[in-house]
Amino acid sequence: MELAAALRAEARDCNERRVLALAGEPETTRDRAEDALAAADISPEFTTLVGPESFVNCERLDPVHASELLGQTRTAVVYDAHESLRPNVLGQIVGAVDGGGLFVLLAPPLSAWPARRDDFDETLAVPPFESGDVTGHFRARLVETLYAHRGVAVVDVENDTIESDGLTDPAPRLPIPDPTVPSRNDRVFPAEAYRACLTRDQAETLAELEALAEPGGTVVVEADRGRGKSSAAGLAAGCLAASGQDVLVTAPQYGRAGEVFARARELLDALEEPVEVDDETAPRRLATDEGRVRYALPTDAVELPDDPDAVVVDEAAALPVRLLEGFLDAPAVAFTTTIHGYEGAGRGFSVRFKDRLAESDRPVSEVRMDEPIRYAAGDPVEVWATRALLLDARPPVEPLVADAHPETVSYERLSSQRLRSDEHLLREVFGLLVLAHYRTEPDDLARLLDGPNVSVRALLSGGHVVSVALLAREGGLDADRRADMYEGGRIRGNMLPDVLTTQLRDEAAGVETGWRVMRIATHHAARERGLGSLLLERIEAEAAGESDQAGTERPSRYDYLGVGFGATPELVAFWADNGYRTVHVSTTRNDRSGEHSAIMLQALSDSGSALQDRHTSWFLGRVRGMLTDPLADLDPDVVRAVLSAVDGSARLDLSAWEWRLLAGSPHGAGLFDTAPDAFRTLALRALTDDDTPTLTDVDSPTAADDGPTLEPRSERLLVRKVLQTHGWDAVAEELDFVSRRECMRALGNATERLLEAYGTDETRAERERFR
Ligand SMILES: CC(=O)SCCNC(=O)CCNC(=O)[C@H](O)C(C)(C)COP(=O)(O)OP(=O)(O)OC[C@H]1O[C@@H](n2cnc3c(N)ncnc32)[C@H](O)[C@@H]1OP(=O)(O)O
Ligand SMILES: Nc1ncnc2c1ncn2[C@@H]1O[C@H](COP(=O)(O)OP(=O)(O)OP(=O)(O)O)[C@@H](O)[C@H]1O
Repeated sequence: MELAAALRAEARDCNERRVLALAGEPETTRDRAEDALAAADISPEFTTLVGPESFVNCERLDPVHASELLGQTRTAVVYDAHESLRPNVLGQIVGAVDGGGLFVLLAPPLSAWPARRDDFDETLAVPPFESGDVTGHFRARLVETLYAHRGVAVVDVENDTIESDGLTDPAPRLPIPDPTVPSRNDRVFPAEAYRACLTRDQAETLAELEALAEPGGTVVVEADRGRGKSSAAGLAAGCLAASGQDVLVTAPQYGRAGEVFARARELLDALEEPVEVDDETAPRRLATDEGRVRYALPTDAVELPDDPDAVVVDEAAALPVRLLEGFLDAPAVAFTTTIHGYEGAGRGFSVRFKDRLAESDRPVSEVRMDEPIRYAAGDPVEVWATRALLLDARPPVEPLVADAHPETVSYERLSSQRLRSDEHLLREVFGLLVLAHYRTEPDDLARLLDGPNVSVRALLSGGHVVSVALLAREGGLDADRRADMYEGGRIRGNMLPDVLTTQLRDEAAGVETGWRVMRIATHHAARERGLGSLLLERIEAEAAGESDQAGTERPSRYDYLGVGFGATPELVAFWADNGYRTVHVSTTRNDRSGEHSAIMLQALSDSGSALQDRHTSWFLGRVRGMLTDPLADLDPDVVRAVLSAVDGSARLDLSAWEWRLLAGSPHGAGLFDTAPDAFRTLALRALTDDDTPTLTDVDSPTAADDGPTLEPRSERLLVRKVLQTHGWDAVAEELDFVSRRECMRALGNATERLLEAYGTDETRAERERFR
């Protein structure tokens, strides 16, 4: 394996990495990989094999645990991709290879690879589809990149041919200057912290992070992977703790914040600060005499427990904007984020969150770290992985779509063949999805290109993508599958039938075929002009079978359209405006976004309507119980929005006595406590009634046709006090009533309005007695 030795020598000379792709039968590639590692003089101690079985005497990780390599540094990583090539795994492990090291990929013969169906393809074969329905576009693209990229060697081990030698013959590099300690007089952090920096970028970032020492300091650090941003944040946290400050660190998973704690600990040791640690191997709490560094999950951290002096939000791009906003209440805060991470975080963070930051009155300093820590800038393996996984995909630049309007755009069905053959279009589609959603990953690229249940629809303006939707076909399941699901079995890729069947106990929910809008996004430069709604309208027409050119109606292709998403008042209103109706709200919060999911349906056929109707009536029957318990803390504006988007109203089945009680209540809201159920019935009716104000605008009431018109605050009062049963004092404070008494009076007034709208003749007569 002279080639392996030559690749390694070149990699070491220029502190870059090289890829060695060995293609052939599994056993042959495994033997050759072992030879290659030996020839390249890489010790098993510094090698990790990611694959299903051991064949070299080194650390092995099963692909499902590949994320353990994030943040680690290895001289060689071998990915045995014979059983499965998972795009996420590829993205997670390439970054762990050190400068001077090799990434070794073991694959079937490359010409046959795209047509083979592997274990990952099985996951794309969502019932009722089978693995034969999955296509191989993602891998065909990957193979092309292997041949096309510098620094990637390809060897056909069966024929012993070097198809591409991967040598780049690089020019000698200039030495990179070492980081220095700023000589400013007003330097806040100790020199030891600067001496611990590995690059100039890191030292400059640390200097910006000094802003955290003062209340109001807000710093955003953006970097590609492996630039040492978590470490910079850790050094800053250590400095702050040493000076007696309380630093709260958060990240989507603790593992991601490990480097923050490692650097903070090392620094505190270097400063000879006595440190108490809760756990030596995975510390979540470092305490100095007066300061500390502690970890909390994002949804807990956002409550700012124990009033920290400063917060570090690591991997901020992997969190939703609504959650990030909450951290702006901290005295000082740093957000660090990966630009081209394996999670495809993309530039989404900047676009979505920086606008919000700009609106806040905090002065924000932004830093960008370019210099890689582990290898030289411009490393060809990073370039290859970025391209292969489309980590740098972005939507069209603003001027290209800024003029797009519903009248000027065209609706397009973007087949996977078309996306595969038009790289520009693929980049725009994927870039827009990544930008709009904090959880789009390389696996999604494969799903979009090869999943038989997945379709892409878009609005194009001058050939550029301005609005895009990712759709999944669901349901249409046979009786066995439905029974399996009903008994608790998981059927992949059928999210709506799954929830309706397993959680809502409807064995027939998987009979109908639905089209779920998995994702929808409009370019940020063209939002709020009706494009998203137009895209949904066209999708609906297509799903409903569209009449043909002769005007003959065709039967509906789908029984319903559906969506499940993290509910915010604005998004629920968007879906409701487009004809989708609430049938469920999840009882638990998403652990990353802190949001409850709403499930909304739009029936297209008779059987789709039957499905929607029964779930609507079950929802109306059970939502009261949910609101007093699992949904008791759901944001009242979300409650208002989801209730107003139900296709029907709660029943007003009150007894004559209950009506009398309600009729007496406006003058003594204390009566509420004697028979809360009667109030609940009335409130639920008002909030679900078609005639009550539509809640598209969450802040201003809209005139109603017949029903009562309530101020948003009165509706929030009905939600918080009556439906969610919060205490009077808490409700009065939350809704800004000057006193508990005024809050009670407001409930009395609201009840009076509802009685005027819904009361019987007797109720009105009873009311008159008090006038
Ligand atoms: C399954 C899912 O994908 S759910 C997640 C939906 N996607 C996202 O959140 C990605 C980021 N957001 C977007 O890309 C867009 O805001 C979309 C797709 C939600 C809406 O696209 P647009 O082209 O702006 O839609 P359109 O102009 O037809 O309707 C906008 C309406 O949605 C509502 N709306 C939805 N989200 C918001 C929001 N975050 N802020 C304000 N209004 C919003 C408004 O009520 C607006 O109403 P208006 O027409 O009275 O102004
Ligand atoms: N100042 C430092 N001292 C010691 N090690 C460092 C330092 N800075 C970075 N490293 C090492 O370099 C690697 C990358 O650093 P870090 O995890 O901080 O970067 P990152 O930009 O957050 O990377 P990733 O996106 O991979 O998580 C880690 O293995 C870390 O241990």
